[in-house]
Amino acid sequence: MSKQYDYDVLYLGAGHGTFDGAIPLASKGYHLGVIEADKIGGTCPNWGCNAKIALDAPVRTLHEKQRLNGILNGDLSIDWYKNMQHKHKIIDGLPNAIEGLLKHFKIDVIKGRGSLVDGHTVEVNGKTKSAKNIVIATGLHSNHLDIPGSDLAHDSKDFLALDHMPKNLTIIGSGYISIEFADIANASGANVTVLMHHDKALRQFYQPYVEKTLDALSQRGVKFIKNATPKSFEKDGSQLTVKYNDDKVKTDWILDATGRNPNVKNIGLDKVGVKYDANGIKVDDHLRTSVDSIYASGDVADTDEPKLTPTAQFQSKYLMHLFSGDTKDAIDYPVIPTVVFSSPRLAKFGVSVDEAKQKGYKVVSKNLTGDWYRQIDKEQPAHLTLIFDQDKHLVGATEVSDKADDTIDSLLPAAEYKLSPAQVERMIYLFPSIASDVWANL
Ligand SMILES: Cc1cc2nc3c(=O)[nH]c(=O)nc-3n(C[C@H](O)[C@H](O)[C@H](O)COP(=O)(O)OP(=O)(O)OC[C@H]3O[C@@H](n4cnc5c(N)ncnc54)[C@H](O)[C@@H]3O)c2cc1C
Ligand SMILES: NC(=O)c1ccc[n+]([C@@H]2O[C@H](COP(=O)([O-])OP(=O)(O)OC[C@H]3O[C@@H](n4cnc5c(N)ncnc54)[C@H](O)[C@@H]3O)[C@@H](O)[C@H]2O)c1
Repeated sequence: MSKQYDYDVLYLGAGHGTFDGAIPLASKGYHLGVIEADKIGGTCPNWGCNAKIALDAPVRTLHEKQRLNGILNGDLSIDWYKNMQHKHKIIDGLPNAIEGLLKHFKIDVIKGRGSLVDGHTVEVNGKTKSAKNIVIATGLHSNHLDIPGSDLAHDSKDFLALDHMPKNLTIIGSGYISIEFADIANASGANVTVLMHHDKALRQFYQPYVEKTLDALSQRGVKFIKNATPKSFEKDGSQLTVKYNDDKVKTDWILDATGRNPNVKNIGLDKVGVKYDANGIKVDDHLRTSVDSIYASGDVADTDEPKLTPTAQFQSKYLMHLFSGDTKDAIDYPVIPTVVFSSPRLAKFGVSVDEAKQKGYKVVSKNLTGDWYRQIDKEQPAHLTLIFDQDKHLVGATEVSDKADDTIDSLLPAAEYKLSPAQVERMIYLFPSIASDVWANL
């Protein structure tokens, strides 16, 4: 370790942008500190991916039961309170587990809000800590609409801690959080209204497939109102009103799901000259900020990659390799998939259908509902689009179906390693299985 500083590397934030790389870096003998203002583990385990997918498990089962109605008999319903208790049981221990792991590798865990003092120094709890390099991995926070009554609205953290599902729930926005939570709330018995800012939802996904997900949600009772600009939230007793355009909707609970903004305020960026804007902290292709000794990782870094856990993990591991001298190369991202955990799920990676058309790539679209394997549990809808370059390599895929997360995941090696048709043919999968089913399309 450098004698000049307290640490080799000091991390601000203890989410995936930090710990996936910090742990292997510490195991190589580097002396590290991690400063966390809230729960160790950050958004994903506590208020994001893990918490959400725990609540989604019975939703998935309920939808499967609905598809198999008549074969499977009896009524199923979700007990929200028990579902939430179950979530607490499996999620609440994660911060301690991750902290235990950090400490096991002799990483100093400092609880408090850190702020940069200079290129090598952070102030936390009135003390200063120094490091050869600093990594800012402070993540994002929920956007709060700047309209009258905005305090009456809740964010995704509140939803993921709801003890009782409200009877009527109104969601503002139609991105990832809106569509996933609309699905969970609807399956759990709420009347859900989604106010879409435009006439399209999930605009980064293939729109014909997004429409299929929205159709499924509409058929189950979710109400979508297009081109709705929220004007105010008002309260009369326990009744809330969302005013939008020249109309209004009465509701019991409002979820503001209008996006997430980088945590760049009050961490000393201006003081030390780290450049940032509304998209996050500016970094070069080595994740280095405008100050040489300071790097940024995870959601707070302004990169072209999707702001997801796998991106944060990859970046923090890249920094581990950079700091330990394993590499001097620029970060080279693999194919990063993404999924909306609705029912049906929407998943994709790589080249989009629009890009494929511009590049003259081959686009193959399939209605999978006729596949015998999809008929087993009456999957409806189930559509897959595959994109191949001129050399017949798979370069993009998108699917809408209840199994889309698994199918898209299983296709990743074909795209990442540019498998040739002959190599694809050598791949053997368990039969019958969803991987075997989807690879038969290559
Ligand atoms: C509701 C929801 C669902 C999601 N679902 C998925 C999903 O299914 N799949 C997926 O891939 N991604 C999902 N995401 C995104 C995923 O959670 C993030 O991409 C991931 O958590 C980013 O990790 P990070 O370390 O960059 O930031 P974070 O996990 O947000 O960690 C940042 C940490 O920094 C701390 N911090 C901030 N300021 C300071 C300071 N000054 N001093 C000390 N600490 C500070 C914060 O308290 C926080 O703990 C979801 C996000 C949300 C909100
Ligand atoms: N499955 C996953 O991987 C997953 C799930 C949830 C969240 N996330 C992450 O969290 C991020 C945030 O999710 P999100 O759903 O909040 O954001 P988002 O960017 O996906 O969607 C924001 C929505 O709010 C709308 N909106 C923006 N400004 C508005 C305004 N003034 N009035 C009304 N509507 C407005 C947008 O049109 C959009 O529909 C995602 O981008 C993603 O990185 C990922």
